[in-house]
Amino acid sequence: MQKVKVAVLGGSGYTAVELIKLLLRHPGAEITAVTSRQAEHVADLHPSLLGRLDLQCEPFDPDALKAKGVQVAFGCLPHGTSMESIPPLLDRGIRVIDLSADYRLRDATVYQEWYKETHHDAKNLAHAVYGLPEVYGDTLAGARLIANPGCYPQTAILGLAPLAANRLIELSGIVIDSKSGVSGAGRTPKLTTHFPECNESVSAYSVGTHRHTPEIEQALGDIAGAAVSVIFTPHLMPMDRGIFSTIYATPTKPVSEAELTALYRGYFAGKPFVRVRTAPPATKDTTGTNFLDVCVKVVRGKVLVLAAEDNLIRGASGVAVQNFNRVFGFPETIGLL
Ligand SMILES: NC(=O)C1=CN([C@@H]2O[C@H](COP(=O)(O)OP(=O)(O)OC[C@H]3O[C@@H](n4cnc5c(N)ncnc54)[C@H](OP(=O)(O)O)[C@@H]3O)[C@@H](O)[C@H]2O)C=CC1
Ligand SMILES: CC(=O)N[C@@H](CCC(=O)OP(=O)(O)O)C(=O)O
Repeated sequence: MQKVKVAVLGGSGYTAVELIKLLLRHPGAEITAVTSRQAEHVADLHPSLLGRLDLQCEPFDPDALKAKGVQVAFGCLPHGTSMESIPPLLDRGIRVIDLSADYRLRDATVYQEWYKETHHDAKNLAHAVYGLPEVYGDTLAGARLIANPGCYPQTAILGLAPLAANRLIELSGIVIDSKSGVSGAGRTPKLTTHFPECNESVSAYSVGTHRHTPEIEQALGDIAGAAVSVIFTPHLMPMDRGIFSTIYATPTKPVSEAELTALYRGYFAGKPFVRVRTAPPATKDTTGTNFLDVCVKVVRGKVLVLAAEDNLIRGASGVAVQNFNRVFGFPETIGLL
């Protein structure tokens, strides 16, 4: 199999190390460069890579990456930083799969409103493709810039997609109650993620203001073909990894659980990473995998969707590899099962 030369940007972070581990098992990928602000060996940044990848991190230099023959760069950088790094790569013909939020929202003014930052790269925003393969799969082959979806949004978008596509729920006032493990906040230390602050504690944050709200609404709006509004509340859980979302919606007509489960099975047929279950999933069922598990229930006239995933794999690095497979024409599951 012809190997694609890849670079990983932001080498010291959590999504970067997960991505490196997935790419090391991928027969169609060759890790050619890992960039970092730290001039360290990758195994010094991540001891779990000891004996698995013998590579010195290098500073971010688009010309050097081009000279090494890099064909695609995975951006594992914070938002804001991403949109500074990505244009020079695209200018040099290097494709990008961006794990940050910088190219997810089509409208730069919506980005500005929710991220409180000006978007500086309208040119590339215009051709970026939202990398949720189960919904936008047809647009991914050959894409130059893929905006990998957010971790929380995937549980909400995929969890509601069959209902939105068939207009079986009211499209305003959908309630999405989500919980995340602490690795969702990245490796850079912060007070809120300091062990004594978050251990043995559950807290809600960014209530009514979380930046994943417009991302969820944009994708569900595409699926439904009409405007969608959600109330999204994230919570920090005292666990390393995993996301669990409980979603409440009002059906537009009487529906049974059996009908909805059959609808979900049909919608996700041929989509290998979404597992439709009849019992509520747990985050542990998905840990270390690219699976997103979903279960739909009817309770007292409301539709409840329960969805779980691993934030670092399905929520970030795994779906990035799924997108890589789509872009380069590899089977969708390669390197991921
Ligand atoms: N964690 C998660 O569950 C998910 C994360 N994402 C997104 O993926 C991206 C990477 O996330 P994650 O790996 O968790 O983040 P981390 O904080 O763990 O890593 C980000 C890395 O980016 C590099 N970096 C470069 N410039 C800066 C800068 N100015 N400030 C801080 N770091 C910088 C650093 O690497 P170095 O020091 O080596 O240069 C840093 O380790 C983010 O955009 C995040 O929002 C998306 C979905 C899920
Ligand atoms: C627990 C925690 O802090 N989670 C992060 C998840 C964000 C993330 O991963 O960002 P993107 O998916 O948008 O890139 C947060 O709420 O900001």
